[in-house]
Amino acid sequence: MQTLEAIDAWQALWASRDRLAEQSINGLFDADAGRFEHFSLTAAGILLDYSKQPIDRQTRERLLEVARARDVAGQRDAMLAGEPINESEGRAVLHTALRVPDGGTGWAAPAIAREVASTRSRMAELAAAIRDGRRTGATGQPIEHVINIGIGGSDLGPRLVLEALAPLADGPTVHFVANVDGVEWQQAMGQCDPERTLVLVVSKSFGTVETMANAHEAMAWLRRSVPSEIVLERQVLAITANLDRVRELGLDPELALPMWDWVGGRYSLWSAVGFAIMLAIGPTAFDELLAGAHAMDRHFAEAPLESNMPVLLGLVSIFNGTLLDRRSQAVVPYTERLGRLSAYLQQLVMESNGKSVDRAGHPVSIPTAGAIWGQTGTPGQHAFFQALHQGTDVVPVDFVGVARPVAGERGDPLALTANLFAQSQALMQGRGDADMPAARRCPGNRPSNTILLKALTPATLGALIALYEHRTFVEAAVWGINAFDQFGVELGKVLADDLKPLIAGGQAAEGVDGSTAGLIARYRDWRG
Ligand SMILES: O=P(O)(O)OC[C@H]1O[C@](O)(CO)[C@@H](O)[C@@H]1O
Repeated sequence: MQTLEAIDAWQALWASRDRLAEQSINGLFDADAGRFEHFSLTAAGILLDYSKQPIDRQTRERLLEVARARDVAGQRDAMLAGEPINESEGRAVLHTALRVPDGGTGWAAPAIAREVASTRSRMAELAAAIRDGRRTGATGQPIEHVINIGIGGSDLGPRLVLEALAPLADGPTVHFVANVDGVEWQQAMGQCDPERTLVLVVSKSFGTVETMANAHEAMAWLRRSVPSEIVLERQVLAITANLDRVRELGLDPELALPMWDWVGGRYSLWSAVGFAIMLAIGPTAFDELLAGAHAMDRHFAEAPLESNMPVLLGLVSIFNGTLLDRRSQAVVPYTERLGRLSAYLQQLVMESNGKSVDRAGHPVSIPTAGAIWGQTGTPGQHAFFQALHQGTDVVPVDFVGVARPVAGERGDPLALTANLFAQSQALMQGRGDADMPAARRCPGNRPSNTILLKALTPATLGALIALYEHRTFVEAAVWGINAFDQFGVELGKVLADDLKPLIAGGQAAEGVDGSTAGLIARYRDWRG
């Protein structure tokens, strides 16, 4: 496969970087009356409008040529076929297999498909029994609360989905505990009757310090508050790929729900990691979530590159980030229901693609993932949008909107949508009458995508998340990096283990750098 730099189309794009940065987006609309049709597409209930990017047909063709030369389609097919594309860990990457409808074949080895199907039906049976009160807590009380203990991928996906689909929730109330500072745990404990609470300990590794500390707290709370010998058996459920550690924690591995090493944590909400979702909205709605993601998977697998939404979204992101050096991206959903989207995408994008060596271990020659951040609109408009409109950095924005309001929700959908469309328009058009004071002028020509969902349903939400997963994959495929390991997060964990006794102990913190030693001393002093 050609390196990026050796590809003619990339060289041509690189040589015209300055011109592309200056390319007038308004001018592109003037030159092409059908630009919206030519630079937008719909798949799985989602419209992507990328016409407000400084990309003309030639630039798009060059970007597609780069995708072809980097064999994005071949890399995608290798992932879907279960080849061990996570080479540094020798693992397949098969979150797409989790979303194949029951009975569907051809997307994963039969053994994997069987495991997925049997786990899904175990989850569905258990969730149904808990939801209708057949399966109770240890003292016979119905389960009314669920505490999901997990962090990173074992937290963000279920949280995002449950916040988004809260109007559909008709099962137990779900509380999330991720941090080890005790705040979320105290809040959850304060709202839950222990005899009516199920604790989910969700951790692929079952070794994550925060999760294990919170699990110990929860188990101690249940033991002291529920007068039953079988409280842990009935009210604590482990969800993990590491059954040995379940036993070490004092739980029965036979009762645990499995996940597998071929599912990355940040890609795992579709597995038993999403059990809290299923408990809250029911197995049928959970299946709809999977079906929406699968619809996007099929589109990604089958649509030609030039009309393939994740491919185009990935190429637009590379165009902005790698080519034009616009490395910070904002994502602004116009509904509070998607308020968790930017936090979710931070893990998905930055943990996957925040890499500086390629698959062969050589330093990359181009910038990979920058920062992705955001907040909901309209509140974000009254916070950081000033910088988007007039700041010195050009920040590409993904606007995410929903056409049909959620049934029963009040508010002013027209005002919301008018703001959504007006912001991308303002970023593009700018404002600059010659007699206007400079402080009031907006330079305009600032790029954005608009992603419009027909409605916020389990299916469109599943499709939206899958869209961003595959966009992340496309970028990694073009850059030649492995999106599925995350060794960078390990060093801090190791150092934290080393520092704990130094912070706790009375002895001088020797063998650490001056700053850390100073911080430890001041911390001890102030802590008293
Ligand atoms: O599910 P686990 O093993 O507890 O890991 C939690 C999270 O920790 C990380 O390893 C690093 O932050 C993530 O990749 C993962 O989602």
